[in-house]
Amino acid sequence: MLEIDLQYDWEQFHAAYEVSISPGMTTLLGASGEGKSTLLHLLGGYLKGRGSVSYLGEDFSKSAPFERPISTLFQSDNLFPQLTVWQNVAIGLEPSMRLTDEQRGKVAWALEQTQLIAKQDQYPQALSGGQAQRVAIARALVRKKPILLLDEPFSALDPMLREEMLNLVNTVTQQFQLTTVLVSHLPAEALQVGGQVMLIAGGRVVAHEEASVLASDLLPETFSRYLGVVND
Ligand SMILES: Nc1ncnc2c1ncn2[C@@H]1O[C@H](COP(=O)(O)OP(=O)(O)OP(=O)(O)O)[C@@H](O)[C@H]1O
Repeated sequence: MLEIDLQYDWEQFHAAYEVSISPGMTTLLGASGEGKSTLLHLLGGYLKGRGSVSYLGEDFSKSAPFERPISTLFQSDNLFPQLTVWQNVAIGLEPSMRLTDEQRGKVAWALEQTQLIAKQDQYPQALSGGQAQRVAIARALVRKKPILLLDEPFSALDPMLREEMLNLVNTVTQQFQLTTVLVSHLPAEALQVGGQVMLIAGGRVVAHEEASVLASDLLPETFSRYLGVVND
């Protein structure tokens, strides 16, 4: 369980998140400027907040980003342009990229999982947006961190590719029992990946439900207001 009790004060925005997130997929929905990225940056350690955050009972609120049990995928700029696909994955295991045979095996495995073997000697410039994000997923896989944070990493991709990427994330989440938190502004994405859905408003978690409620007639009022639906 990922237990969050974190606060952060921007000049004109005061966020306070209190929630427990179970393993599997959780989609964070919320209108623009309501505090989704602030939460992800607090979790990743890129913003220094107050409070506590723990995974399996171990508090990591004082740890540096690289020491946290977390891999983060951003919207873009996840890759080093001067490194090949293979190197971009290998650096997730070992900053020097001098790998043992066993580590090389892990890189090959991650490239296979993400169907990138044929691209391993290419540089990021030669990749499509979807391929580049798959490299970032492969790197997250070799790092074997139990929490995966996704800050709208597929929003620039066309709908079919986005669906493909979400299925890949879903598969690796189930396969490796990850706790995956996906920021999205599309309720349909929450329905596609399943698991849980959380609504963020005014820097708070205002609803936390099974994702399937989004398709049900008994939509909680908080969600129906967000979705602009009248719930009779
Ligand atoms: N660099 C900043 N300086 C000052 N205030 C900020 C800064 N970044 C965010 N904020 C404040 O925090 C609020 C929440 O921002 P955040 O980026 O977390 O929202 P979001 O839900 O991720 O939005 P979006 O969907 O547009 O990315 C903003 O409305 C703004 O008031």
